[in-house]
Amino acid sequence: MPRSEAEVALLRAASATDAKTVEQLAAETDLKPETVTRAAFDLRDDGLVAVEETVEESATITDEGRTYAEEGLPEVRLYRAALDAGDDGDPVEMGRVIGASGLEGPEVDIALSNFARKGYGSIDSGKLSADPDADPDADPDADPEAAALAALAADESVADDDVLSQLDRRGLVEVTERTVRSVTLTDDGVTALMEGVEAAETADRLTPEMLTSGEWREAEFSEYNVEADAPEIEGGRKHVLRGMADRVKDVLVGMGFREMEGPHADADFWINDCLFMPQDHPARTHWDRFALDVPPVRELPERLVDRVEATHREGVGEDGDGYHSPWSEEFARAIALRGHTTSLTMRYLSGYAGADVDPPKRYFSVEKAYRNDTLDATHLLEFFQIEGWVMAEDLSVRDLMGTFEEFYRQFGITDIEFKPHYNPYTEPSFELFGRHPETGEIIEIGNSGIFRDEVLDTLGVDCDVMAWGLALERLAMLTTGAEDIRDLHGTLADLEFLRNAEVTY
Ligand SMILES: N[C@@H](Cc1ccccc1)C(=O)O
Repeated sequence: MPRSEAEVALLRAASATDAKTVEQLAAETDLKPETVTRAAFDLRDDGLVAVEETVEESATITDEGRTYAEEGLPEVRLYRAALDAGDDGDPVEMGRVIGASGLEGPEVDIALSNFARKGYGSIDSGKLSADPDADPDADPDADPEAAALAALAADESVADDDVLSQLDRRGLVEVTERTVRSVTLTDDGVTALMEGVEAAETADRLTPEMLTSGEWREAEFSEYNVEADAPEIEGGRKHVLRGMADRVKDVLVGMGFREMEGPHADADFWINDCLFMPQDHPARTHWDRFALDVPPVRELPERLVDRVEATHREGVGEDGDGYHSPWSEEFARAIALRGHTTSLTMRYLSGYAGADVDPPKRYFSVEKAYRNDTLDATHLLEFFQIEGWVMAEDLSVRDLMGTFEEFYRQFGITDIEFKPHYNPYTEPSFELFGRHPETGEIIEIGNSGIFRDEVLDTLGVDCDVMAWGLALERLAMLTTGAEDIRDLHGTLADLEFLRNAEVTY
């Protein structure tokens, strides 16, 4: 029977007496390992070779492991310091030994626990004694973990599985498993070789060239082998945050909301003034705000600008009170990147966006907002805000809480917490919190409230409006278990995480 070229090459390279690994055979035949594997499986199915599989563990040293390979394991350093300080085994004050060892921060705990585990001595009422004779297996001068780290640091392999798994547990090495396949010729294989095997050229794919030339008519195609190792292909995929945003939009549309849209760079008028945010509010200073060096906005609804100014100066209603501080139209017209998407809510509620706003109405957006925050595990300079509002007669805090409960339940989150809060534009206001599934920490996930008369009367809305801004990234942290927002996007994004994370709901 004609065999593929790879199979013939493999039969010739394989031996009946020495098992050869797929990698060795690939090198000898100049074929790719996956081609050799596939050929080996096909030959095995016809009884011409035997394929033996073993799982091989290989270890690579981590950064922490490398540090210890250079500076010594913390427990060994502690032991030496104790020996020096205590005249070969006398108990010494723990603080003194630690000081002399030069160990710092978390290394101290690491040293103490491993010192005890390895029986390098004892710790008793604040004193530490190095006792190399206590345990016959304890020998800091020939510590097997230190020896293994040194070998790995020098790119040598380590055979002792127990030591490797201990180092793995300590996070000093990373152990990965892979399947090693070795091939030997069977008796039938030897016979076939002696009788002479014939190579038929088989095609492993149909190409446009084969189609145009008509060559496909004669071609012999290799069979599929679903067991063959194939190279890993990492295709493009939707980013977790995009997946999350799409899902949020679906959920909100399902809850009867319509989507708002509007500019990322906007007049401070829409971003802040309409919201009764005093012009000297800290969020409006150059510390927090990304001002743009562009000419101010010319088009603003004149009557609304006048009403907003009046509200800032005098407040609204009989007992109303304003800020009694300067209000500058020039500042209101200055353009900045929006620090929240509540600018869209203002455009819509005022009627300026052109949408019909007779109650009842529900609107949302899932759009970017920009803040000059300090980057950390829960803050980025830009983030997606899930903005939303409901306009109806007689809304209460129960409606607000119920809406959030319903919304978050769609993502499997049933334990949100509320904390009273202050916003210049809502009363009452609530911050929302959720529990991180991995760390158990309570993290802030949003801000909300019922708009004050200073906002609604000024905009000309004469019923209740409850509204919120929720952080999409925080929601993604809760649903994917990501612990650092910087893993999700930005220059430090964790590609491995992005490749594998799933948007679950
Ligand atoms: N703008 C608020 C969220 C919010 C919107 C609407 C009403 C109340 C709160 C924020 O960014 O935190």
